[in-house]
Amino acid sequence: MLRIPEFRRMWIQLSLSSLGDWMGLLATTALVAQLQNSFSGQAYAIGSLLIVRLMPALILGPLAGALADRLDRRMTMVVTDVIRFGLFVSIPLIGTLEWLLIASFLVEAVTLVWAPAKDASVPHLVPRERLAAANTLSLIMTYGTAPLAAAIFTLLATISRTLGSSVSFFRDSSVDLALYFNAATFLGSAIVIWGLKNIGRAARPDTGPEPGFLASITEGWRFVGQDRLVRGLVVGILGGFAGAGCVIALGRLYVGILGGGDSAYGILFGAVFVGLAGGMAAGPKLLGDYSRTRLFGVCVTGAGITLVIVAIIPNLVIACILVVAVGAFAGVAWVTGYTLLQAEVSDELRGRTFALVQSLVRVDLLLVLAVAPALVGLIGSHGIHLWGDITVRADGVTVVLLGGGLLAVAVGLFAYRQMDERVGVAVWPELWSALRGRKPAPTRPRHSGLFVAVEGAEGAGRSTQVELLRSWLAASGREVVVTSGSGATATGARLRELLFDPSAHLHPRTEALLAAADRAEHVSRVIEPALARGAIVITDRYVDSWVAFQCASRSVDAAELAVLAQWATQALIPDLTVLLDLPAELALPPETGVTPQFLAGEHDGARAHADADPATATATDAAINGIGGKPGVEPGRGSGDRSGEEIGAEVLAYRRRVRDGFRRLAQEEPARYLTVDATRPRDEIHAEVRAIVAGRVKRRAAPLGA
Ligand SMILES: Nc1ncnc2c1ncn2[C@@H]1O[C@H](COP(=O)(O)OP(=O)(O)O)[C@@H](O)[C@H]1O
Ligand SMILES: Cc1cn([C@H]2C[C@H](O)[C@@H](COP(=O)(O)OP(=O)(O)O)O2)c(=O)[nH]c1=O
Repeated sequence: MLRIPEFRRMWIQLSLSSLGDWMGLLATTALVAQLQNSFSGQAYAIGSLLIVRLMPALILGPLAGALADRLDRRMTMVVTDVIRFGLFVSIPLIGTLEWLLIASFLVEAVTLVWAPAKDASVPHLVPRERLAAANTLSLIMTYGTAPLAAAIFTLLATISRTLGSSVSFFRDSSVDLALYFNAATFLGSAIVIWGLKNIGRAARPDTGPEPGFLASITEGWRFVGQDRLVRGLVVGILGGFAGAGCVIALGRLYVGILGGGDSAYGILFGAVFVGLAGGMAAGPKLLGDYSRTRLFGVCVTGAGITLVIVAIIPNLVIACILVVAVGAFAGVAWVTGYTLLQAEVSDELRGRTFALVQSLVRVDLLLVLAVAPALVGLIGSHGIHLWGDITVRADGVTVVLLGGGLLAVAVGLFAYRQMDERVGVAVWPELWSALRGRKPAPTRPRHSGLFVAVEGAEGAGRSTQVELLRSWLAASGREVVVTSGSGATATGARLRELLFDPSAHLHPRTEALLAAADRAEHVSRVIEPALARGAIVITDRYVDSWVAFQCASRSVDAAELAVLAQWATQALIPDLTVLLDLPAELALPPETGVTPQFLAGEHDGARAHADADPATATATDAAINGIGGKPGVEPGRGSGDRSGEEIGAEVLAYRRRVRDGFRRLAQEEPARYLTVDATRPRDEIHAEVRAIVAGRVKRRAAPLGA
C-alpha cells in the first residue's frame, strides 16, 4: 500500500496531523485547566472547550461539505493547514482562555472543511480495490497516534518540569511545546499536500450550470436520503456510534455495578480498543473479498447482539472478553462503511456526503452522551423479583445498555436490508466460505434495471408467461428486453448448435464449459448492457435450466456446476426467478406435441395443453430423440432395441430429476424464487407473477436524477 508514492506522502502527512491533533487536544485541555484556578472553574472550562469543539460541526458541517466539493481540494487542504498552523501558534502567544476557546472553535471549523476534502481525495490516490487497505492504514494511524501523543506529551511535561527549575524558558512550557509541535505538523502537512498534484476539484458531469450553493447542500442531503446504499450506511454508522456512545457514557457505571473499580474500567476500555484495532486491521483481510455491503450490516448487528449479551451477563471477566468482540465488530464496520462511502459515492457528491455523515455522527454522539446517563438516572436501580431468590437486574445501566444493543441490532438489520445487492445469496454460507479463504462472487455494479428469469420444464408455459409479462410491462412504458437462456447471441447460437449435436459426443465437462461460454456471452452482451440502461430483462430460462438439465442427465456435480455458472455469469443473479413447476409426467416437448403413451390415462387432462395426438411408443421414441440431440438428454439415445416402455420410464425418471433439480435450487433461496404450480390457468399464474414483479419494480430505487 505504502508503495504508492502519493498515498505514502498523504499517509505520512495524515499520521503527523493526527499526532498533532491529539497533542493539541491534550495541550488545550491542560491549558484550559491551567488558566482556571478553582476546580469547578476548571470543569466548567473543559466542558466549554468540548462544546466549542463540537459546535462547528453542528452549525457548519453541511456548509463545509458543499464548500469542499466546490473548491480545489489540494488548495483547500493547503490553505486550511496554514490557517490551523497560525491558530495553534497564536494560542500560547495570546494565552487567554477566551482566545483559546475562540481559536479552538476556528480550528474545528477549518478542520470541517479540510476533512471532507481529504476523505474525498483518497480515492484519487489509490486504486479502487485497495481503498479498504488505505482506509485501514489511515484509521489505524488516526487512532494509533493517540497513545504516542500521550507519551510525547508526558515526556514534554517531564522535561519542562525538570528543566523548568533551572532554565526559565521551560517553565510551564510543556503545553506550549505541545502546541508548537501541533502547529508544526500542520505546516508540514501543508507542504506535503502542496506536492500532491493529482487531486483537484470535485468532478462535475457536464450537466449544465452548477447549482447554487444552497441547492448543492440540499442535493447532498437528498442524495443521502434517496440512495439505498448510502441511506443504509448512514443509518448503520449512526446506530454504531450510538452503541459506542452508550458504552463510553456508561462504562464506568457498568463496571461499578459489577463491583469493579477504576482499574477494571481501564481494562474494559482497553479491551474495546484492542478489539477495535484488531477489527480494523485484521477484519477486512480475514474476510477477503466478502461482500462489503453485507459485511457492514452483519458487523453492526453483531456488535449489537454482543452488547445485549454484555448488558445481560453480570460478570466482569466475561464482559471484558465480549467487549473485545464489540470493538472488533465496530472496527470492521467502521473501515467497511468508510470505504463503501468513498467507493460508492460519486466524486461530485463525496465531500458533502462525508461532511453530512460527520455532522450527523457528532450530533448523534452528543445526544447519546447527554441522554444515556440521564436515562440511567431516571430509571434508577431496581431488582425485579421473579420467583424465589431469582432477581433480575433492572438498573438503569443494564436497561440503557440493553436498549443501545437492541438499537444497534435493529439498525444493523435495517442497513443490511437497505444495502444488500446480493438478494438471494445466503448470508452464512457465503460468510463461512469467505472466512475459509474462498473467493466469493464479485459484487456487481449497481443498476436500476430489473432482471427476471422464467424457468421450468419443457412445455411448462414459460414462453406463454414471458409474453404475458412482457406485454404488461411494456404498457407501463419501461424498456423491456426479452431474451432466451441459451443460444441468444451469435456465438451462443453456434455453441448451442454444437451442444445440441448428438454426433459431437461431448464429454460432460466439455458440455459444461461450452454451456458456460454461451451464458457468459449472453450475460455480457445482452443482459448486462440492458440492465445498465435501466431496462427490465426477462429471460426464458437462465442458469437454473442448465444446472437442472445437466445434473439430471450426467454425472456432473451440481455444486461444481454452480461455481462455473457463477464465474461465467459474473454472479449475475436474477432479482426474481419464476419457476413454473410442472409434474414430470406432464412435461412435454411442445414441438413434438406428444403424450408419451405410458402416461396416457394416468394424467389425463390434468393440463389442457397436452393437446397432442394420441401417442405411440415410436412417437415417444421420436420425441425423445427430438430432445435426444439436446444436451443432457441421455435416456433414449442409443437405446437400440429397448422397448418404448423402458425408454419412457427412463425419460420419466430423467424428468423427475430435472424437476427435483429446479425445486432444490428454489428451496435454497426461497426469497428469490416464485414457485408456481404450472397446471393452474395461465391468467392466474400471470396475475401472481405480475403482483410480485410490480412490487420489485417499485422497490428498485429510481436512478439519481431520474
Ligand atoms: N397455464 C397453462 N395451462 C394450460 N396450458 C398452457 C398453460 N401455459 C401454457 N400453456 C400451453 O402449453 C403449451 C406450451 O407452453 P409454452 O409457453 O410454449 O411452454 P414453454 O415455453 O415452457 O415450452 C402451449 O400450447 C401453451 O398454449
Ligand atoms: C437450456 C437447456 C435446455 N436443455 C434441454 C431442455 C429441453 O428439453 C431442450 C430444449 O430447451 P429449449 O430450447 O430451452 O426450449 P423449450 O424447453 O422451449 O423446448 O433442451 C438442456 O438439456 N440443457 C440446457 O442447458
